[in-house]
Amino acid sequence: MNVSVVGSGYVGTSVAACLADLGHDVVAIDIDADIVERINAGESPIHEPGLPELIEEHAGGRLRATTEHAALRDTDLTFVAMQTPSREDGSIDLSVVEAGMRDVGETLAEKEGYHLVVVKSTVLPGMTEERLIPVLEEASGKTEGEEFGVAVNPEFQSQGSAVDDFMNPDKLVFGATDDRAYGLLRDLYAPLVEQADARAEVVETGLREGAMIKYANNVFLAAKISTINEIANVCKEYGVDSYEVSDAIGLDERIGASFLRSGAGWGGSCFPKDTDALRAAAREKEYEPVLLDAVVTVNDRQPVRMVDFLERHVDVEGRRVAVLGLAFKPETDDIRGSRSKLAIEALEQRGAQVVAFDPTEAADHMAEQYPDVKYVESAAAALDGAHGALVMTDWPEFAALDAEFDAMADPVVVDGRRIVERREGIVYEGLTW
Ligand SMILES: NC(=O)c1ccc[n+]([C@@H]2O[C@H](COP(=O)([O-])OP(=O)(O)OC[C@H]3O[C@@H](n4cnc5c(N)ncnc54)[C@H](O)[C@@H]3O)[C@@H](O)[C@H]2O)c1
Ligand SMILES: O=c1ccn([C@@H]2O[C@H](COP(=O)(O)OP(=O)(O)O[C@H]3O[C@H](CO)[C@@H](O)[C@H](O)[C@H]3O)[C@@H](O)[C@H]2O)c(=O)[nH]1
Repeated sequence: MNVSVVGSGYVGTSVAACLADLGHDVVAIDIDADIVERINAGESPIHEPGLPELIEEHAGGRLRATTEHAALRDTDLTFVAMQTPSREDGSIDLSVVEAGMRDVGETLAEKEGYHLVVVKSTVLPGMTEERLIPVLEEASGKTEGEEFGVAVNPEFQSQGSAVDDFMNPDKLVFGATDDRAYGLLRDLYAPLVEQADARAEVVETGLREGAMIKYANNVFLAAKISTINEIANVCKEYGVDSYEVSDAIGLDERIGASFLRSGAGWGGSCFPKDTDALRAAAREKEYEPVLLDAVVTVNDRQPVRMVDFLERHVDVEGRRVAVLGLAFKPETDDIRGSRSKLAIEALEQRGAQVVAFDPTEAADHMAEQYPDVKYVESAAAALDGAHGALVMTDWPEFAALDAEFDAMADPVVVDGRRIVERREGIVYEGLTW
């Protein structure tokens, strides 16, 4: 099929490259000329395992990029994968997607034949029908359900494993109202569903349900982590190893073993934003989301607890403290919602001199927001002379650190991800164990 993807960021680029790999002809459309240039040069614009290889293989062949929205006229189906950031009050800011939809609609005005617009961006129930379809209809002068269709097809890929998650999904959610829309999505994803070891269940549902499934999925996982963090915080008070507890309760199929790693908490571009958006949406309907509020409170306390534990051993005021890991998780350079930000803020408030390291470009992104932090080129350089270290991200290279701790002025290590080996010569503080 001929497919266009409008918005070539973390999601759009991996979706475009994976669809090309599945045999479709794909054009990625972005207003950022640098992204377009990089894709056309066969390079990945983001740090994502497996993606550079796919782009290198398909760029100039089944994958191309452009800044011209007109390119979508030559395709059967357009994914919309633009950002949906949070406003100050946590509610979702739909303005970028609305503006992008206007571009799509204006282009569709001059297209002959049926076209399907598929919302990949995470949007709340009702937003597609009440805000995006009207923009498309007005800009195109056409009627939804007749000359064009609209579906939601939320994306469940995680950063760091986006390619693998896209190629081996546990479910495909098609939210639509129109038989032609379901049919096109079935055809598009057929190579995934028909592959030998496919495990994907196809869920065909309505637009509102499709949108809500995405929020429910993310918010449930965030709540699962906050629940184990709360339990694990109590475990620490009683001298109980919370990881042994997690391993055991994970054996209960009703609980499941994944997402039970307690520690510094959840960050990222999605869990914080989607949890806030659902809380704000609930309040708009005058429903108080008390559990979801607590899920966030527990999460935001974890990095501050780490600084509290450090201060049980050293007074950080005026002292150098190492922060290891700035990306919100390993295998990405994304700092959105990173727990390291809250740790840095707490340290700076208490007068510490923060020295930070991350193996990716995450440090450059962080420097724009936290210019007073000193960013260094290795974990060893961060630890050298430090009066304490906070381990914020579970990068494998931090798990391999050993003699580097001996260069600390006070070898107090507060491990937010349980990856550092306890040993003589280190004052080790687990966050929840
Ligand atoms: N990041 C993830 O892992 C992930 C996973 C699942 C779902 N989502 C959801 O997918 C959506 C996109 O997220 P992201 O992380 O890829 O965002 P992103 O900010 O990385 O990418 C968005 C891209 O859209 C482009 N863009 C903006 N306006 C445009 C326009 N008018 N025309 C063409 N391009 C335009 C931007 O230049 C940018 O490159 C969000 O709703 C997010 O919640 C993200
Ligand atoms: O047991 C765990 C598991 C994860 N985390 C943290 O949770 C955050 C999110 O991790 P993860 O879910 O792996 O990363 P994301 O790339 O943000 O992926 C989530 O958000 C995406 C965007 O919506 C969804 O598509 C994915 O399904 C969903 O897992 C990270 O800070 C992790 O360190 C924990 O603290 N403990």
